[in-house]
Formats: sequence, C-alpha cells, structure tokens
Amino acid sequence: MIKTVNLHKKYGNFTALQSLNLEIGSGEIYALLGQNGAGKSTTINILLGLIKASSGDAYINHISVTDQPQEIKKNLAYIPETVLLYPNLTGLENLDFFSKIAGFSYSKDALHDFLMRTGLQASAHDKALGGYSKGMRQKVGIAIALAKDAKVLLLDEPTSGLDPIATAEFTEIVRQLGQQGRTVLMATHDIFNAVSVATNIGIMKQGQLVQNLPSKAFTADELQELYFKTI
Ligand SMILES: Nc1ncnc2c1ncn2[C@@H]1O[C@H](COP(=O)(O)OP(=O)(O)OP(=O)(O)O)[C@@H](O)[C@H]1O
Repeated sequence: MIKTVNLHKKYGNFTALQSLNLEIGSGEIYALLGQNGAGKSTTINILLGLIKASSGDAYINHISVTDQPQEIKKNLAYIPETVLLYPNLTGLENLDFFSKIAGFSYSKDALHDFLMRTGLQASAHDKALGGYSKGMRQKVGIAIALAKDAKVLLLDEPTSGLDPIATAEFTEIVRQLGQQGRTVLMATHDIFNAVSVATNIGIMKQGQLVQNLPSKAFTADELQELYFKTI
C-alpha cells in the first residue's frame, strides 16, 4: 500500500509538489501521467527516500518514509527507465548479487526460477548482462523485486524505449504483479499502456494531482482526450 498525505516539495521558491494525496491499495496498479516537470519523478524519489518532502508525509505499508527510511526499503523495489546492473555479470549473477544485498540467499535453481517467472528466456540467464536488450534488463529488475518479495513496486517510465513486443511482455508481468496482491505505482507517458494495465489513473499538472480515476472508465482514446483537456 502506498499513501501520501499532503505531500509538498519545494526547490527554493519553486513548488514541485503541492498537497499530493494518493492512496494505492494492494493489488492496484496506478499509472501516474503528466507532462515533463509535472512532479512524477519527485513523487517517486520521495517514496524512495532519495529526497525529503518539504512537508506532509508518505507511507509504504503504513510505514512513514520520513520516520523510517531504512525500514521501508525492505518492502520496496524500484525499476527505473534504465535498470542499473553490472554489465560484466550474467543476469543470474546480478540477481544473486542484488538478492544477497537485500538479505536473501537463494539456490541456483530458485534464481533461475525467478528469472523464468519474468519471461527471460533460459538461454540468456548465464550470458553477460552487457549484451541484454533494455527489455531483458528490465526483466532482471523485476526478478530482483520478486526475489526481495517486494510488496510495493515503483516504476519510472518502464516502457519508454521498449519495442511493442517487449512492451506487451512487460505489461503482462506488471499485470501479474497486481494479481499477486502487490502495489504498483508507474510514472509513464504511455497512455495506451496505462489504460491497458493500470487499475487506476492519475494525471498530474504542476505538482498537483488533477485527475484520479479508475482506468475501466476509459478507452485509450477517451483517456487521451481527457489528458489533453487536463494538462
Ligand atoms: N533538484 C531540483 N532542483 C530544482 N528543481 C527541480 C529539481 N528536481 C526537479 N525539479 C523541478 O521540479 C519539477 C518536477 O520535476 P519532476 O522530475 O518530478 O517531473 P516529472 O513529472 O517526473 O517530469 P518527466 O516526465 O520529465 O520525468 C520540474 O519543474 C523540475 O524542473
């Protein structure tokens, strides 16, 4: 579960976030849309504890980001636009390394199993990550989240730069994460993907959440129309 309560962020005199109140429950996939600079990454960075809110607070599974920044990391996984992993290690070795950092030690079979669950073909598991496509690196990122058993996932522009097949595969994995009862917050510019995978959609404008709607209410065309009217 993710909750933000009256979250404000100021950079000097500039207000990047204004009274942001979000609530995303277990099993929900929330797509956060908005123009460049609307405040999406600022929101994610506060949830990650990378930047401090100017006022208000955010909670991951009822734990305050402000009060217990270390504790929330246990429940949280972050998949950025470009997943940062070690290019000289294989996919499996990266998964093993990052699982151990998170405090989990798995057998080789279990590590292969996590990678298989993301759809990463078995022939790639023991190849150096430097040769992976962006979509394959993202699958390793998801496998790390599964290995950590992260209950909450933050995704920043996850489908940017992915080809249509990789986007469809990624969408399916995200859908499964929701079905497993995990909470997913996804900042995206991809309206069509948002409608297809998200349970709820938010549109941000100049640091404020100006729309907060169930995605079922829309076709992609209708959401696009609303987006253009809103921003
Ligand atoms: N460290 C900083 N110092 C000053 N201003 C900042 C800083 N970080 C972000 N901003 C400003 O805060 C606003 C919100 O930025 P943010 O990165 O959250 O937007 P975004 O919605 O994620 O945009 P994008 O879609 O381009 O990623 C922008 O106007 C940005 O210039």
